[in-house]
Amino acid sequence: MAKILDGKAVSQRVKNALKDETEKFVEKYGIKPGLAVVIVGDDPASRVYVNSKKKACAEIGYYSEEHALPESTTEGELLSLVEKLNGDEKIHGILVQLPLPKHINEEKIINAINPKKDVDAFHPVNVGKIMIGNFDFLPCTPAGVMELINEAGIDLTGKNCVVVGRSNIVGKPQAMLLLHKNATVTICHSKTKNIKEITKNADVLVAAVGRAQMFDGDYIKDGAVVIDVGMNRLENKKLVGDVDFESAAKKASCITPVPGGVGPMTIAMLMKNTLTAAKNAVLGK
Ligand SMILES: Nc1nc(=O)c2c([nH]1)NC[C@@H]1CN(c3ccc(C(=O)N[C@@H](CCC(=O)O)C(=O)O)cc3)C=[N+]21
Repeated sequence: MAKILDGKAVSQRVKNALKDETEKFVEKYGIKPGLAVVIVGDDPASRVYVNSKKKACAEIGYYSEEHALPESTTEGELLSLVEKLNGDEKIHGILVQLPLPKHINEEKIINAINPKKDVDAFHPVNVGKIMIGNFDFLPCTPAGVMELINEAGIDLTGKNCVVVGRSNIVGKPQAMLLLHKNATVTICHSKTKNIKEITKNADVLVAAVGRAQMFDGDYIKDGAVVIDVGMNRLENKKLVGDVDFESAAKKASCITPVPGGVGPMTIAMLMKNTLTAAKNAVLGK
């Protein structure tokens, strides 16, 4: 039976360490790291994530602000808020919860965030820095995955890593982070032929497609590390990943559960980026 990579436990350790560091930061500089979370509309799932971000800020000792705007907010209004937060000294990190309503151009909003406050690492400047390998922030979900792999004591050098999914938020940056650790990386997506033949050779599989329980044991190599980034709500309200946990766990050496795997790590990495942003701000970096 596979070892479970417990994202809840690892994220708690990360947050505890950040709490200690934050105490020292506050003592030294007399200010708290500050995060602004912006949410437009009232998607219940988004609501849940925003609440966990606020809770994590309180737990670690950050200042946090929530800006909950109505669905009818215009692009111009949202841009004005971003500009205001860019210029606000109390705020070191800005997170605009995605997805945004259809009438707002997401790219425009992301481009308006000061890259130094872009704790999601979605701004093109930060995306470019990640590709070069010289970065301030890592994107939260891929960074959380790397932290779990690291925690499991896995050396990625020369390993066959397969990322399924090519989103700008997860798949593409994930592949880059694995590459930085000297893995041989394959990216699969909806147009890939014979996905199963490819994943069956993966020493490490990262599933990020958004299809409930697609990857059963038949997709998994014996002894593989299986990381499930999926978050799918079934009709019975149960939250499941992209991996069929039961059957995949029979083949894997290590596997992340959903919930309690990558999700909590995403939030811990957001908190890490917020402290980094605050440190850079006080150092004038
Ligand atoms: N600008 C932006 N940045 C994001 O980082 C961002 C975003 N927009 N939009 C939505 C997604 C999703 N996301 C999650 C964070 C934590 C959990 C999490 O903690 N999940 C719990 C379960 C939560 C539940 O029960 O619903 C777990 O997996 O154990 C999940 C999903 C961040 N996102």
